[in-house]
Amino acid sequence: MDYKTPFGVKIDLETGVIPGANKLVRRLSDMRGYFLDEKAYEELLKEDPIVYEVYAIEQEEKEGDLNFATTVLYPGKVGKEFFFTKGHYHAKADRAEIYCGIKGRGGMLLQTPEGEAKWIPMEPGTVVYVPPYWAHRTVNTGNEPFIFLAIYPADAGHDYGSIKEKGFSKIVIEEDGEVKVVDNPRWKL
Ligand SMILES: O=P(O)(O)OC[C@H]1O[C@](O)(CO)[C@@H](O)[C@@H]1O
Ligand SMILES: [Fe+2]
Repeated sequence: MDYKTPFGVKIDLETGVIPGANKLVRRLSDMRGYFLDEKAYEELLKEDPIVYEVYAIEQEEKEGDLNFATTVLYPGKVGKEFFFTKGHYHAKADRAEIYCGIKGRGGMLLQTPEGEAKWIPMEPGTVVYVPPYWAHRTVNTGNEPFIFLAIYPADAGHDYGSIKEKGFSKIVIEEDGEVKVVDNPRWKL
């Protein structure tokens, strides 16, 4: 038997950095069409801020193995809508995932293919179970970076398509100084 070598890494709990991980940067320009307020999007695009960074330790796409990644989701808004990750179903749709809040505040929007949505607030120490078949997107509702760890099957993959096209049935906005999870006016099944 050809065994893989076990290892440990230390996540920097202040910055979310995982030493030796692959770093992925997503700027606002990588997220055209994702936010509701197109005028506010074009305006903020002049600065093209980083929306989030991912530090991933990934294995070969094989059944039984696990990947893990931290995400640093920066604070900000496009119009009323808080910064979020793109969000996805898993390419192998029946694969589940675990998230754990490390720093900052926010939450996760989850959704079934039929459009049933759920919002789960997250803070440091919150563990979120993403069941098979649920799309998932994290949202920073605070004013500091929202940092969390995700652990997911190595063969889960990402299916961004339908979320990119249609978004989630709910959006997370700031209104009258409050965080509100409201119906997405552009949502259609
Ligand atoms: O892949 P998205 O939707 O851009 O969100 C990034 C986060 O989700 C993951 O893809 C895991 O679900 C991680 O790599 C990262 O934590
Ligand atoms: Fe995922």
